[in-house]
Amino acid sequence: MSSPVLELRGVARRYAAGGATLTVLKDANLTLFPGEIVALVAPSGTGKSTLLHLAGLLERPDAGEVFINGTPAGTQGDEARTRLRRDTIGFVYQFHHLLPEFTALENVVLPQMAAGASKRDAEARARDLLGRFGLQARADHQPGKLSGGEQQRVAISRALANKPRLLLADEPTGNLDVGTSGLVFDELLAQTRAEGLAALIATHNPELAARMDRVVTLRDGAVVPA
Ligand SMILES: Nc1ncnc2c1ncn2[C@@H]1O[C@H](COP(=O)(O)OP(=O)(O)OP(=O)(O)O)[C@@H](O)[C@H]1O
Repeated sequence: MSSPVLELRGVARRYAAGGATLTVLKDANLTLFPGEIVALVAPSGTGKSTLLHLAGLLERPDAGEVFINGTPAGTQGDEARTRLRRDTIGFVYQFHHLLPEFTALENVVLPQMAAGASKRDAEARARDLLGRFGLQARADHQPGKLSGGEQQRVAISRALANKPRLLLADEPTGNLDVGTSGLVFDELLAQTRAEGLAALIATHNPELAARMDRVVTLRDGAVVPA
């Protein structure tokens, strides 16, 4: 059996909240194998974003360990963590966070060049990805000239650009109307499967969650089956 892409082992995260301590995650355990797409569905404020930030090495846990492809991230310095994140993990957020002054193509090219790809290879990969999302004719448009659904498709293309092994998405279609949300979500799942990625996707929408391989929730600071 192949080894996990992501493993959270006994992860805890606490925040200082006005003199008190808010324990968001207490003993969170989760394992994702290659190709596994997992939905995270839990009430607002229970720690979905916190869990995704920890899994994406954007924050460090107060206890426990996050393993990315078997590497214990807690033992890594900041530079090594940044490299691990850049080379292994793609992020999609509720709002696209595209660079407004660059075109759709450039938004997908830039992270690849930052990771060392040549301009030629990066552009070829970007055009391929944008094409898979039906955006061939939109590649030279800036985000402000694209619809919300198109912007989110560009953001997903950017997340896939560096061929990550793990996709983390926080309400990736939460900002779209119901019809567009379903379409973009289907495309996200199709391309995630086509690339063979593991994915952890937070959503409030049970219909979207049902399209994934497995659904988990958060209860008392732990990850449990939904
Ligand atoms: N940096 C922080 N400092 C203090 N408290 C925080 C911080 N980040 C999150 N929290 C608190 O931790 C709890 C969990 O937040 P989180 O954003 O992870 O929840 P969530 O499940 O993603 O919520 P939503 O569905 O509303 O986005 C909330 O009560 C929040 O106020």
